[in-house]
Amino acid sequence: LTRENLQRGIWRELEFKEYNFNAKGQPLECGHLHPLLKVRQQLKNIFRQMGFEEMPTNNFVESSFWNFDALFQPQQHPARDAHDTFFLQAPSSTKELPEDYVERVKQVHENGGYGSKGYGDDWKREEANKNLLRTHTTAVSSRMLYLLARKPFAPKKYFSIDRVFRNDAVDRTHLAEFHQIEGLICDRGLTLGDLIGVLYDFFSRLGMSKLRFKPAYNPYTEPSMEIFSYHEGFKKWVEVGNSGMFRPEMLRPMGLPEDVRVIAWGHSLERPTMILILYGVDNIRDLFGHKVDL
Ligand SMILES: COC[C@@H]1[C@H](c2ccc(C#Cc3ccccc3)cc2)[C@@H]2CN(C(=O)Nc3ccc(OC4CC4)cc3)C[C@@H](O)[C@@H](O)CN12
Repeated sequence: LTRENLQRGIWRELEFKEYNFNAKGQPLECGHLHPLLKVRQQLKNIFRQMGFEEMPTNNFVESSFWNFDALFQPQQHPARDAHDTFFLQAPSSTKELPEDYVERVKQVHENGGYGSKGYGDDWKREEANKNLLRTHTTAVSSRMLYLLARKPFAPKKYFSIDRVFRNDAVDRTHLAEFHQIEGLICDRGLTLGDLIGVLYDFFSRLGMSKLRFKPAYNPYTEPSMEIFSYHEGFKKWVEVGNSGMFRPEMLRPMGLPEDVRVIAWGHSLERPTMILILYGVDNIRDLFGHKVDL
């Protein structure tokens, strides 16, 4: 069947086999889950085995209110600057916020309360209205805890794994976005010991049973701890995440009962993926770029 013969219409004399519509397609002999999605599935399984429910993270756009103010993060905090945060031009501001709750957040920022002195700054509503690309999935945690506070109290374990956006300088090891993992437990009378215990349980399921904790600072947790794990492969301690207890200035304005505590921790997906699966990839762009052969 040459091109010339075909053009001359020789195919009219040929006999073609009947189409067999029941034929199976050719088996695909290759195909890989993207490494990040593979590790994401592993982490989801671990959280589910530990009784955690997944939070709805299907909104990359968030208001500064839920991303910062509800977390008692001061409006002058450098992380809220356009150097670190992607603000939206359109729609530049959010319309609907729960007004009574916003009022309590304004109060706790300006005058404190619940034993706190507050920041004594004049808190601006237009600042809280600014839309942005969420800088952490802790914004989703604040939304979920607020919803929890509006029902008769029941303990909850939540987790989130999704993309977050930072206006960082992009280089070999930093992208403007990464996947954040966050776990939280909300219950009466939880202590730092419970947080340490759940971190041992969680990280041991990732093969990291030797942990160390270092005091740290987050605007929305007190106390806070950086988490380190001894990596047998590298024969050294690696930072594997951050954690803490959400502050009363965050939880009480939501309306959670006074004896309710929330312990939480977070880490990224890219770092464990680089270490767990690819064990040597040193350029994060290999994960987001072309397919990587496992
Ligand atoms: C802007 O960068 C932040 C990101 C990211 C991170 C850090 C903190 C949180 C958090 C939090 C938090 C704290 C309190 C309450 C709620 C959430 C989330 C992500 C990782 C957190 N880190 C990180 O993931 N490291 C890591 C995690 C797992 C791991 O597993 C391997 C199998 C052995 C290895 C390494 C630590 C560093 O990579 C750090 O340099 C980079 N961090």
